[in-house]
Amino acid sequence: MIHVDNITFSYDKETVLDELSFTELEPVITGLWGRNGSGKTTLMKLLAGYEEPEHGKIEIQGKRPYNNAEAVQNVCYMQEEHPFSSIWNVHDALRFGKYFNPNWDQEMSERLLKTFRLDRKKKITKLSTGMKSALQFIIGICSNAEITILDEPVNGLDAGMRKKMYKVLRESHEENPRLILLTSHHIGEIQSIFEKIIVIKDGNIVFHELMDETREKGIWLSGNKDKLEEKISAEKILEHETMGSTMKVMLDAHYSKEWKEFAHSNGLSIEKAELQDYLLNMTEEEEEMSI
Ligand SMILES: Nc1ncnc2c1ncn2[C@@H]1O[C@H](COP(=O)(O)OP(=O)(O)OP(=O)(O)O)[C@@H](O)[C@H]1O
Repeated sequence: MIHVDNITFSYDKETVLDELSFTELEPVITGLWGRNGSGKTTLMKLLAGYEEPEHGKIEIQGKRPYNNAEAVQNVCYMQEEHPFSSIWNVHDALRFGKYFNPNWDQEMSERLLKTFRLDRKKKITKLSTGMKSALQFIIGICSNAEITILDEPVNGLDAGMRKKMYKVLRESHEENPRLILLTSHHIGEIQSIFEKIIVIKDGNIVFHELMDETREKGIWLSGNKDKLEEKISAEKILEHETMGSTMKVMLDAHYSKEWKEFAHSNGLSIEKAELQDYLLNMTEEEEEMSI
């Protein structure tokens, strides 16, 4: 489906993507996660054929997407602030969705307008941030495109609307499995719908793996500082706190039976780190991580 081979991309002289590679051949919901400015939107633009890599190669269903209508006919990319015409209303935007997407699901678009309480006649410039996100999401999900790319689809949506969106995403994907690549800063709640995750840092991929794998990563160990330091000297420490003679460290390790037994036998306490904290630490600048 998607092959990205060693691509580099810069704006002016600033390198934003640096020899980045990944391949995704399965029709899975994949989260693209990274800090602000890490290059997520730039990568999505390249995948959708809006920009061309300086070096390296992108192939979507075996074809290069840049300036290639045939290659992107089965790609639907909804940007965070999608540039709709300023004179359009909601109805016009849906007609645009239908026109450009051969697998468009009209019945679902009608239904979702009601779910997200969108008025067809309302001008897009008059929509709130959340309502505009909902409209973009409706177009993205109803496109049924083999590769659907959604940049921050939950931006501005309240908790109730976000919950509805996750349900629609899950059900639609179950009915019609396709590659849905999406970004969100609400990683704690949205991760439950991801089957895979790509984590990007400074324009490169930190890891691309099954979400079930990522969910097991990151452990907190705490106990006597001297004992703990001695026991974990060979481990990758992501975060640490010291309170008197007690120390607490987050390790880049799995919350495994082995680690639980290790903690037990050394009089240490162990707990699973929150996913968001683990990812934040994995994308932290190096000098901030060392003890
Ligand atoms: N059109 C542009 N011209 C110049 N620099 C740009 C442009 N678009 C993005 N950048 C820069 O490229 C880098 C990556 O931006 P990008 O939008 O891809 O990041 P992002 O991961 O999507 O960030 P965010 O989470 O904040 O949306 C940033 O340093 C940004 O300032």
